[in-house]
This record gives sequence, structure tokens and C-alpha cells, in this order.
Amino acid sequence: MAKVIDGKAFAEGLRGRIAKAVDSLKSQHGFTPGLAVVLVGEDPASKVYVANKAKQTVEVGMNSWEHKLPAETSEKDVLALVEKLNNDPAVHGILVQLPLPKHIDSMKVLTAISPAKDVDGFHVVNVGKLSTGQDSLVPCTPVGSVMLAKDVLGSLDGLEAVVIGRSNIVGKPVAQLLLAENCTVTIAHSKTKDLPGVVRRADLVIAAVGRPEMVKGDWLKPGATVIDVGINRIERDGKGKLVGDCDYASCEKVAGAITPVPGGVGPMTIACLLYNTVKAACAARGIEQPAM
Ligand SMILES: Nc1nc2c(c(=O)[nH]1)N[C@@H](CN(C=O)c1ccc(C(=O)N[C@@H](CCC(=O)O)C(=O)O)cc1)CN2
Repeated sequence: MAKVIDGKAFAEGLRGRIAKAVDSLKSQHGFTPGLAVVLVGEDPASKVYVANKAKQTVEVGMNSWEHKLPAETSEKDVLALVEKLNNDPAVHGILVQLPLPKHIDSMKVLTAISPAKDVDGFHVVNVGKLSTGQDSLVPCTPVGSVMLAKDVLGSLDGLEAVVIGRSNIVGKPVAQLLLAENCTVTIAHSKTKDLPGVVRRADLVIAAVGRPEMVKGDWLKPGATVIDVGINRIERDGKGKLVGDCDYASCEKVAGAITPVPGGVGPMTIACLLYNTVKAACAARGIEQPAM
């Protein structure tokens, strides 16, 4: 049976270190990092994520601002709010919750966020810096996934890694991070031929395809480490259930270690967002980032 990678406990530990860093910024430098989150519309899952972000931001001692806008808010008004937050010196991090309503161009909004405050790491400037090996704000779910993989494996040097999914939010940035860790990286996707055969080569599998329970145990190399980024809500036996992109029951029999859903990568996303906010705040103030 695979070792279960406890993302909830890891994220809790990281938040504890972030809280200590925030304390030291307050006592030694006299300022408090602050995060502004923008939610447009009524998507129930997004509302929960935004509420959790605000709660955890306050818990680590940072300032938190929630901007909740109705679903029919125009793109122009969202851009105006982003501009206001860009110019507010108390705001060190800005996050616009995705998905946005269909009438709003997400790329336009994400590109309007100042790269220095882009704690999601989605701005093209930060994407470019990541892909050219420069220090940058790195997307939260990818960085959380790699932290969990390194925690269980130590060095990732020389490993065969297969990333399933090529999204801008997870697949592409996680592939860049694995490359920086000296993995040999394959990005697989819906047009990949013989996906099970490709996945079977991997020492490390990152599943970020958004298809419930797609990856089966017999696709895995025995002992492989599996990081399941999927969060899919399904109906089973008349009840709602949260499942990953991996079929946990069959994968845990073959993998060496595996993240559960829930309780794996998900909790790392918000912890890494808090980390990025401290990083952005220190850079804005021109001071060294405390250890976290
Ligand atoms: N601007 C962004 N929008 C979205 C992002 C993002 O990183 N930036 N990611 C997701 C949603 N997300 C954060 O925003 C997020 C998803 C899941 C979790 C989490 O803790 N999941 C739990 C289960 C929670 C549940 O019961 O629903 C887990 O996996 O254990 C946190 C944050 C899309 N939008």
C-alpha cells in the first residue's frame, strides 16, 4: 500500500512558519503584509475558496481585503478595481478568483495585475521569468505539488516525471518547476498516444487533467509517486463526493506514495498563496524575505 502524502498537515506546518515570518516583519520592520482577493459572481466553490483565503490570511497575522462583485459587473469595472489595488501601497498581493464570468476576458484581467503583486503567478511577466529560471512569483498549486513531491522523495534529480494536463495554471508551470529540479519531463494531454504507456515510464506522476478518476493503478510504474491535483465533484450512491484525477483505490495499491483528494494538494494552494504574499511584501519593501 502506498504512503499517504498528508498535504493538510504539510500546509499547516507551512502556515505556522509563515505566521512566524509575519510576526518578525511586524516587530522588526513595522509593517504587515496584505492580500486583496477579488471575487466576481456567485460560484459556490469559489465563494468557499475565497472565504478560506481570507480566513487563513488573517490567521497568519496578515491584512486581508475581500472584494465581492456581482456576476454582471463589467470587465471595465473589474479592471478599474485591479488598477486601484495596484496603486494601494498597503496591498502587497492581488488575487482575482477564477473562473471569471464568461463576459470577462480572464487574460486581460490577469495581465492588468501588477507583476509585483501577482501572487497567483499568472501574469505573463512571471510566467516568462519562471520559464527562464529567474526568481518570480510562482503559481500556488504547482509549487505546492512540488513541495509535497520533494518532501516524500528528497531530491527529484534525474527522475522521469510525467505531467498529465497542459493548463496555464497547473500543467505548464509544474513542468517548468520539475525541469528546474532536474527531472526529465513529459507533458501528456488529450491528444497523447498511449497515455497509459507514457504514464508507466514515470517515477513521478502529476495528474492535472480535470477528469475524475482517469488514471488507473495499472497505468503506474510500481513504487511511483503520485501527486493528484484534480478536484472533481461527482455523484456516487446518491451522494456528492470529491475525487481526484486518479482512481485512488487502484492507484494506492501500486504507487509508492500518493496524495489523497481531499487533503492532498488542495490545502497547499492557499498556504503557498500566503507564502507568495509575504514574498511580494518583502520585495516591495526591499527587505530580505524571512525563512519560511
Ligand atoms: N485565482 C485563482 N483561482 C483559482 C485557483 C488559484 O490558484 N488561483 N485554484 C482553484 C481553486 N482554489 C483556490 O483558489 C482552491 C482549490 C482547492 C482548495 C482546497 O483546499 N481543496 C480541498 C477540498 C476543498 C473542498 O472540499 O472543496 C482539498 O483538496 O483538500 C483550495 C483552493 C481554482 N481557482
